[in-house]
Amino acid sequence: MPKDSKLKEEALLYHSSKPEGKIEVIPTKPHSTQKDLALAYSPGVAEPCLAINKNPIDSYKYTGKGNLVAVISNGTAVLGLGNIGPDASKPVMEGKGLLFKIFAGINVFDIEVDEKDPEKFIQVVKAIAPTFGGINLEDIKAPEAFEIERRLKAELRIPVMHDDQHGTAIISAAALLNALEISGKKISEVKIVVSGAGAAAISCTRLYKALGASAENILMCDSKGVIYKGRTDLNEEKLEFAVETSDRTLEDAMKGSDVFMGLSKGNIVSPEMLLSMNSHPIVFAMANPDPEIDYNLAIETRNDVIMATGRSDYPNQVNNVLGFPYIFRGALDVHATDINQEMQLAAVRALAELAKEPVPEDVKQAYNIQDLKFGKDYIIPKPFDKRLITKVSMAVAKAAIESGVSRKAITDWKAYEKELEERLNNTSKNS
Ligand SMILES: NC(=O)C1=CN([C@@H]2O[C@H](COP(=O)(O)OP(=O)(O)OC[C@H]3O[C@@H](n4cnc5c(N)ncnc54)[C@H](OP(=O)(O)O)[C@@H]3O)[C@@H](O)[C@H]2O)C=CC1
Ligand SMILES: CC(=O)C(=O)O
Ligand SMILES: [Mg+2]
Repeated sequence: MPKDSKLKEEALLYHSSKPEGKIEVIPTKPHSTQKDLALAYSPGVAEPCLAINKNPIDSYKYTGKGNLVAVISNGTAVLGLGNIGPDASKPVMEGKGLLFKIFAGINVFDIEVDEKDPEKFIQVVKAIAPTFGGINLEDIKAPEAFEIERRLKAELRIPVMHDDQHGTAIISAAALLNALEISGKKISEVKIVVSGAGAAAISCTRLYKALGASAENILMCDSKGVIYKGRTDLNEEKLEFAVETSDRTLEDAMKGSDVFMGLSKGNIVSPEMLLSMNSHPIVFAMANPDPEIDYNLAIETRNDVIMATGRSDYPNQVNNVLGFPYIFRGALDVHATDINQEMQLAAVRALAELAKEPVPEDVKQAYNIQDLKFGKDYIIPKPFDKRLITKVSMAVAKAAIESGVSRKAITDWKAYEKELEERLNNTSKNS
């Protein structure tokens, strides 16, 4: 049986083994005696209700709200599978829940909403927001995703982040900075081709520009080809990236480029297109589950490529799993009202720097790799690196405090670091 068919079969078995799915709810307080029930439920439960009624911020003290994130989708852009609907999106949302928990000790309710209309979707999320300490929007297609996130950020006082936009932007930017360093190229000079002009691609490209990429060196393509000045079918976000060019296809755009950022669809880049790029090309084929070009095909086609995909089964996994658990951890711990650009840039720097530090033995063991160090095949930390929680979450919490969006101070950073380590240890013990 081919490797991929075997994996597909195993994935169905993994999900259907008892208990079905990937997450469950576990009580956190004693519940085995009459006294316990009198505290947990009626009559005792009335006391925290009344306290919160008097002082709403006490919901962080008496309930699990402060460590509970909603992963919410309407199923309109599920991975690279497209608009497969809310029911079919649930395995991904449960998966995000699993990752939030194992990597950052954050509880998740996954919520799949049968609503495509942006205004109605916004009203649904606003109505359920009191339950949560934060909202992670997931797999909602562009352009609706932009307005949905903008409105929810403006109208709610808890951190809201569309993971496909900003999680992806943070991780890919950190990996890009490191790949550029390895290839000896400057971000302000490289020619960048972005395949995709959706939620992930637009937001990632905005961040690359904030980090120094030059607008005239960027060519973005959607399903119809290059986004050029004069195209009449462009929405507001795509128009932001329209340039004067005679290139019309992805194939045209890739000629002589230094960087390819794939946030579109699997298997749309051919070996010939890869060969038309400049020396030491950087290729992040991030579409899931199938990258824009297969990892093995790319490295067989040219050995100077710095190659990354969104998948766990190849080197250089550029995937937002490296971001959302730690970004929300830092934001929740200071009761942040937002996840702003300062917090995002702090996460980029922390991730990029961590990749340059020696890799711990347990990470090497988890991936069965003896020799793992900063270089072409290791441009970004591995998801099983236990230092991510301290490095990234602390950087994010600090940036939240310094940029004025926190509502809770951290004064003893050493104690906070220890608390983060303990959270991770407790989560692994329970796994
Ligand atoms: N590795 C990672 O961490 C992440 C990867 N992704 C991946 O990025 C992809 C896009 O996700 P997202 O932005 O949320 O989805 P959206 O639906 O918002 O955007 C999809 C974009 O892909 C474009 N597209 C479709 N087919 C092609 C094609 N043949 N050539 C060029 N562009 C094409 C669409 O073009 P048009 O506008 O014309 O419809 C659209 O602009 C998915 O594959 C997803 O798995 C997303 C987030 C994180
Ligand atoms: C990784 C992810 O969020 C996606 O592919 O949509
Ligand atoms: Mg996603």
